[in-house]
Amino acid sequence: MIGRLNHVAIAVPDLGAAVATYRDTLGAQVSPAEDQPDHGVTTVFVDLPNTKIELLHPLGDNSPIAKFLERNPAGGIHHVCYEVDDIAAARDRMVAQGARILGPAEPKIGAHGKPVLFLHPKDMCGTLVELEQA
Ligand SMILES: CC[C@H](C(=O)O)C(=O)SCCNC(=O)CCNC(=O)[C@H](O)C(C)(C)COP(=O)(O)OP(=O)(O)OC[C@H]1O[C@@H](n2cnc3c(N)ncnc32)[C@H](O)[C@@H]1OP(=O)(O)O
Ligand SMILES: [Co+2]
Repeated sequence: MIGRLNHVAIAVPDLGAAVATYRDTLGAQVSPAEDQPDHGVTTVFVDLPNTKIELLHPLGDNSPIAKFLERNPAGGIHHVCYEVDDIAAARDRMVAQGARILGPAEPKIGAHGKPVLFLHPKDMCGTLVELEQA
């Protein structure tokens, strides 16, 4: 059912500092910052040969990652994103197995212009899981 690891997301308190770390200290290719108002975050993608790192910063007043950063003031790994061939079929199968979808059951369009959904961390080994339609 799940396929490639599309990205690992890191929530950061200072996006500029995180970009400098990945670009200058780690020598990686980083994308320009993009506001994602529909998701309450600003994203920067770090392109790696085999996957991506998504740097996340809160956007707006009720960002879904605000409390995470309160709990982890230096930042931290926030979620993993797996690709699925058919996100509706994957959703239905996982819900039938007891996984909870966060937010509306209808997928939203994510940072790559593809439908995405999130599964509750408590059902996923304590890890917030994002599904993205391949
Ligand atoms: C532009 C889209 C982009 C893309 O890639 O396409 C994105 O990835 S957008 C990313 C931002 N959006 C989301 O994360 C949406 C889904 N997330 C949520 O709905 C919330 O973050 C939620 C519900 C997972 C947690 O919200 P919050 O922290 O405000 O709720 P609680 O404090 O009640 O937490 C409940 C419970 O879950 C634990 N928790 C919270 N966040 C995480 C996490 N990232 N990983 C693992 N566990 C997490 C938290 O500690 C609480 O556990 P408890 O034992 O009750 O303390
Ligand atoms: Co993501």
